[in-house]
Amino acid sequence: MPMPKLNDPELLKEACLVAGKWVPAGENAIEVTNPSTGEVIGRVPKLGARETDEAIEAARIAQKPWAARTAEDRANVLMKWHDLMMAAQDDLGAMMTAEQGKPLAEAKGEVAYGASFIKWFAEECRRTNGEVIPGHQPDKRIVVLKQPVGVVAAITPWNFPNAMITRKAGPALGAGCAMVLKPASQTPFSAIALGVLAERAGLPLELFSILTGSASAIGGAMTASPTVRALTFTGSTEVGAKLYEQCAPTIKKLGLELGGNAPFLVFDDADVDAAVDGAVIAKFRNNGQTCVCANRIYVQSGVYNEFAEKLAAKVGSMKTGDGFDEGINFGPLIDEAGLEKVREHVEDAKSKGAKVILGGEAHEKGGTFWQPTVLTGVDTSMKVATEETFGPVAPLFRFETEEEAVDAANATEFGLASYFYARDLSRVWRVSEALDYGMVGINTGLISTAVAPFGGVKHSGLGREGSSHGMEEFMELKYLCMNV
Ligand SMILES: NC(=O)C1=CN([C@@H]2O[C@H](COP(=O)(O)OP(=O)(O)OC[C@H]3O[C@@H](n4cnc5c(N)ncnc54)[C@H](OP(=O)(O)O)[C@@H]3O)[C@@H](O)[C@H]2O)C=CC1
Ligand SMILES: O=C(O)CCCC(=O)O
Repeated sequence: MPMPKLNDPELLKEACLVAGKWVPAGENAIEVTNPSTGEVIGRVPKLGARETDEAIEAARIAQKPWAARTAEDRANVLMKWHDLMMAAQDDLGAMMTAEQGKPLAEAKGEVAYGASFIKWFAEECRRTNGEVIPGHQPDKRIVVLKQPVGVVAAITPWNFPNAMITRKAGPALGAGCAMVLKPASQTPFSAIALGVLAERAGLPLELFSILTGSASAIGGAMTASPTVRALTFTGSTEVGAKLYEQCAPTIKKLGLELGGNAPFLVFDDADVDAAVDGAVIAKFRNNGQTCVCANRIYVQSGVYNEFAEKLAAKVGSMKTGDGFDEGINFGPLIDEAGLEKVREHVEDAKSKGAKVILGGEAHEKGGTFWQPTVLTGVDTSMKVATEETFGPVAPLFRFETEEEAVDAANATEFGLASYFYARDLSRVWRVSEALDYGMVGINTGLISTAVAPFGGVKHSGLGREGSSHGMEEFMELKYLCMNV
């Protein structure tokens, strides 16, 4: 189905915001397609290093007066931005479904989730209090200030085209920084619409540039610039590692939200029905294309068969299709490469003895649609055990003991989200403490919220987003030592 007519057509803008000016898509533009239909929904500019440098310079100049405004003043602009986002929720959701493919209800849910970061940081930025520390000598007084880092560069992915931007822009702008953003080439319209609304909210335009185009040229200019004092990135570990390296010569502050390989453990003492519900959301949210999606599901022997049957029945009753159609639960995968990765993982598991109890094939709708899949009899020799599938495939591993399950869960270089279902209180504490992950969902499959620190350990990244900690990523401490 094509995108419905927008209430506010100006939100779908085929232009980028560079150094305070809207730059339209010219001859040399990027076509944005709907992954469900292949239809071209619009074009955005193909910009590079020169425009990025211009945006950084404008951001440098705009940042100082922005930081000098009162926190309440900045908060008011952010709150207006939040309100405009929520007022445009239907349009922003429709644009997201058109360019990303997720079902409309889920897309609108992401808009609300994205807006919640702006609201949260509008509130938080008024409380970036410093400290007064008792002096180390009788004539010394020690004061600690928190100040914005300055110009921030942000690079964001296609899977959450709104929320991954607001989770970075809210705290950065709230702290008094300027931001230069490069959204994913596959989902730029959601980002550009945020720029349109930011302008209407009264955000000084030079403060927030949005550039589409060559990732390596824009990323190269961002990382090389000595003016950019922090880089915040969400995406693959491979690109994150490259950016980390590129930032080394200019010693930038770094926030990296990278790949995951989340384990989901179901113990014998779990409420199995609740665990099935949790697995559906943890595994199949955004059709499995979320870095916190359960990638490996470990189920204890005593409840393995029951869990497998109930999960397959539940997922089997859900619908795959175009995100604009009524009652759709799962959309297409983002592109052909995403589909091929899913196919490769399923074929590999099948060839090594896994049993398909649901799906297991490309969906009859064609394109990049894949049938939601549940596999049993999965073992560690299979690709699904070590690689992030990023698709609707639930591989079920069987385990006997708690120790075995925790060891298996931790046997990965990743450490973003993890989940487990159990009722024994001692086990709940033991397992929570033993999992080498930045986040643990206990008897829940959904952990994302603006109020909690989101982030990973090991190859899953650096830093935290959301919560009061998310603000710290964009601030520096300055210590004043006063001789009185
Ligand atoms: N942690 C997470 O949330 C995500 C994880 N992934 C994982 O990564 C896999 C690949 O997805 P993919 O979209 O390719 O992720 P990428 O890491 O390639 O893309 C994320 C962002 O980084 C940009 N980018 C890519 N290369 C560079 C570069 N050299 N310098 C600067 N920026 C760059 C992309 O731009 P452009 O779009 O223009 O290429 C996009 O804006 C997925 O299958 C999944 O496993 C993917 C997305 C999100
Ligand atoms: O990095 C991602 O894949 C997006 C995380 C979505 C969330 O906040 O739950």
